[in-house]
Amino acid sequence: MSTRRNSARDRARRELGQNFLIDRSVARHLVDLLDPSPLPVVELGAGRGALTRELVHAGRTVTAVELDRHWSDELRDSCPRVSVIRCDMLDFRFPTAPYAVVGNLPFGITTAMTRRLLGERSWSEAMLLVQWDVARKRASGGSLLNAQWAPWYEFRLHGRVSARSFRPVPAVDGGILKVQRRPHPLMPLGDLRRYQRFVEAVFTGRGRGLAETVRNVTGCRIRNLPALPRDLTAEAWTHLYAETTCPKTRERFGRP
Ligand SMILES: C[S@@+](CC[C@H](N)C(=O)[O-])C[C@H]1O[C@@H](n2cnc3c(N)ncnc32)[C@H](O)[C@@H]1O
Repeated sequence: MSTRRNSARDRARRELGQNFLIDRSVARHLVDLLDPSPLPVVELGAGRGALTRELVHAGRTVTAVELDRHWSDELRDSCPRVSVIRCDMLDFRFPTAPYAVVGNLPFGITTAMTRRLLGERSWSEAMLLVQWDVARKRASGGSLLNAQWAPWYEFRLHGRVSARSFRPVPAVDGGILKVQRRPHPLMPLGDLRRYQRFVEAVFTGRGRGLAETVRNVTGCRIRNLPALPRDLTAEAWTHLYAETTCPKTRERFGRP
């Protein structure tokens, strides 16, 4: 390969977060964690196909999304049964029929892609390989993003993946995060936007402790609240939303 092509590859590697999985047992484990089902899989950022091949091996029908032409072309050649779509995963038009999602996400767009995914309606579960800290934070449930989606999704951590399982070796370990759509959501989807504005207002509102913040934001006095928004479980957020129906809340959040 010429020096110029080498440096173009190096640039793609950096800019597209190309830390390829080289440990086959991790790829197999991640695919095994999917619920046994015949659902097709959308793979985000397929790269050299480490996960793609395990998915095909497990009998799944795979649509592989990959932005880098070099790797999308390679994958088309090496996995003819896979439908390879060369595009930015942030712009990918997800199927309307049910499917599952798998992805070793590029570090730079993990949060943007997670946000995008959570807004999609037709997938049942997503197995994501992300930075260890991100996986841990999502699974512990204490962030604004989690709280905004907790009535509709469950987030679970399924182990740590050593940085040595990737090439080039990244600065930090990875973590396997499973996001599952709740079969029985804690809140109707019609409340999504109002609820999310409410959660953001509570997370960013002023007050010494959660009870005071809730009073400032909603005008309602709620008893027995924990100290901080991050201490609320999905069920507790749902109750809090249901309980705060004072006139100020109705006005501010357009509550019926
Ligand atoms: C961490 S690598 C994972 C590759 C492969 N799935 C694996 O596990 O070895 C991330 C992959 O996402 C691709 N990628 C980066 N940004 C992308 C984007 N915006 N849209 C689609 N693919 C992207 C990269 O080219 C790279 O192949």
